[in-house]
Amino acid sequence: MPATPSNVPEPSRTDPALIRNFCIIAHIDHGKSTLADRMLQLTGIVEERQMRAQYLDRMDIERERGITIKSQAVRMPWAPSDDKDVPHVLNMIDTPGHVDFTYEVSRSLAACEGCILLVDAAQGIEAQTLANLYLAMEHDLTIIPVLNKIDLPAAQPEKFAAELAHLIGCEPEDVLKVSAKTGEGVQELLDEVVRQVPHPEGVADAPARAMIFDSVYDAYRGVVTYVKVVDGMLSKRERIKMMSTGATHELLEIGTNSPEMTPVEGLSVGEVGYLITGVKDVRQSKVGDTVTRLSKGAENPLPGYKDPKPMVFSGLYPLDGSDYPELRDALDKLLLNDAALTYEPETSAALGFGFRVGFLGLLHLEVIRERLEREFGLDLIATAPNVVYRVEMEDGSEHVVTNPSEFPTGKIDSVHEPMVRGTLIAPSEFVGAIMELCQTRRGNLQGMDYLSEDRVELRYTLPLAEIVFDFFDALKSKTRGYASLDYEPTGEQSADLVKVDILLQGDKVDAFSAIVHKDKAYAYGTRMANKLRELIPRQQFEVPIQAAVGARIIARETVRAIRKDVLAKCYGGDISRKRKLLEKQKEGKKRMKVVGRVEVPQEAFIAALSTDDGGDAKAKK
Ligand SMILES: Nc1nc2c(ncn2[C@@H]2O[C@H](COP(=O)(O)OP(=O)(O)OP(=O)(O)O)[C@@H](O)[C@H]2O)c(=O)[nH]1
Repeated sequence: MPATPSNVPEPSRTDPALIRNFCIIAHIDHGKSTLADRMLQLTGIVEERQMRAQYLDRMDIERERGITIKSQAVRMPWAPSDDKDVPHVLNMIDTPGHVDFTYEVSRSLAACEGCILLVDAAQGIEAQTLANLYLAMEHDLTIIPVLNKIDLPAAQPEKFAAELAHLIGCEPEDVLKVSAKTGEGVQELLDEVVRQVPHPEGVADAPARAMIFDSVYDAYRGVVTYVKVVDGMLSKRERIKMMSTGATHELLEIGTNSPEMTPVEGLSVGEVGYLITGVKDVRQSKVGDTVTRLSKGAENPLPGYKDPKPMVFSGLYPLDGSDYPELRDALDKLLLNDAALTYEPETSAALGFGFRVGFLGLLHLEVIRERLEREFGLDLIATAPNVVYRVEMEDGSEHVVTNPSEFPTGKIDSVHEPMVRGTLIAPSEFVGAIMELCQTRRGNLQGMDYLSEDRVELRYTLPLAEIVFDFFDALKSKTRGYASLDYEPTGEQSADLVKVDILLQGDKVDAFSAIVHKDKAYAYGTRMANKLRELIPRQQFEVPIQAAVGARIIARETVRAIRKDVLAKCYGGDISRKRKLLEKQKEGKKRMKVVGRVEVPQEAFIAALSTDDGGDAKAKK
């Protein structure tokens, strides 16, 4: 149960002039969730004894990894210190922090008039601070610069206040200094939100238009849609229309979060809250879409809707083939809550039945995989992630390739790969290492700026394929964790890309096919062949392992023949013991995949697939 607000009564109808919609943007771990917790406490909507760390991060994975994946909106009453009699309504929108979820961040920002730019006073500006700041500037938000963690002994508030002031063009003394941990300065920060953030402006008597900035699936209530009412008003029980699809629904419930769901009669101009319509799938209620009334609805949607587009694909296969139906059901369930996830069935000669799954990025992939394994108890093999290629053929036809094994054969005119614009920030001593890394990843330096005397921002264009796999790990190890990276898609380029196949005894193992740059084909081929030679147990016959580009063999290894006699050690006559050993061997065989005549243990696939692609970082796990 929410506590009664401590310092103010809730206004009965909210005058837009008293509303402040804001969000907190920050680099990962700079303390956004902790600051949100303090605000919930200070405004009195969560009592001390109910407080648990990161109140707003509800998913288990979020809590464990300490990251925010889905955003939430909370309504808090606040009377500023210099105007105790005027209760304001603060709507705080917690945004996801990771690059993969940039579109959600952008939608959350579009629902706000101002933002708190939170920077760790011991770390300074990082790549995502910048990426989020640019997004906030694109949305014309008022920006309140804040340094957090001033209680830390390592904090350098003066240095980083200057850096922050320089970046956004204000005075260093305008940078607020807080500790989300101790609560120091947070009250003043709330006052500043009321003072600096403009109130929402909309047309109260216009046809209703509300922007969806989040949509989450709840097992009991169906989809809960978070909106900001930009114009007009939405009321309980009326029929509403989703403007991108034309789908209509009845508004079963409308309310605000403070921080638990609290039903209200309606939401008026400028307000932020949730809608429940009974739909069961978040794709019927998409982030960025506009909600209007069915009768006398708005003509034009609010700007800025776009469908999330998967950037990275991976094949997911159950370790045990009989788990296939469970995997499908689990993906169906996750899809209810994730409009960005796509999948279709796929079969692999090596791995059996599975799915080709599309993700926004690598973190998205990891989160989904972990949820499948943890929440649904599935053991999975994931193929190496790949990006989407566009192949133009000489006859003018075009192929979109999301699975390397489907790369077209025949006369190829050109191959196009997705590109990203990357921003890297690091202490200047690591500039050389970063440049070297980006060079090996086919990066192009676009510019470089000093943020302060010893911290540098580097801007690169890079092929997405070169960073999806292990770039973060490589960057971390080369800069001892001091560099940060953010990237956004920026079109495509044509490149000299080829498909490398791996063959066992002359049979292609589709799961190991990869599309790589021509100059890296040889390295990829020899590395995989080598690795497989170590991983594949000897069989009763010789097993050649080859890497090929088209018909040309570029690498070859051989697993020598042997007959593994499990009874060899078992001299003496205990027949039951012998039988046990043979049974055990049979068990082991069940976990073998047969490619042609060759038996490959599952572990070999997993080990081979979990390697890095560039050769300069360790395997992920
Ligand atoms: N000493 C100190 N630690 C803090 C402060 N604020 C946050 N932390 C710690 O910093 C870590 C990261 O804080 P979070 O609030 O999870 O960071 P976040 O920005 O929400 O992280 P994401 O959700 O991953 O974006 C946690 O261990 C917090 O306890 C602070 O003011 N002082």
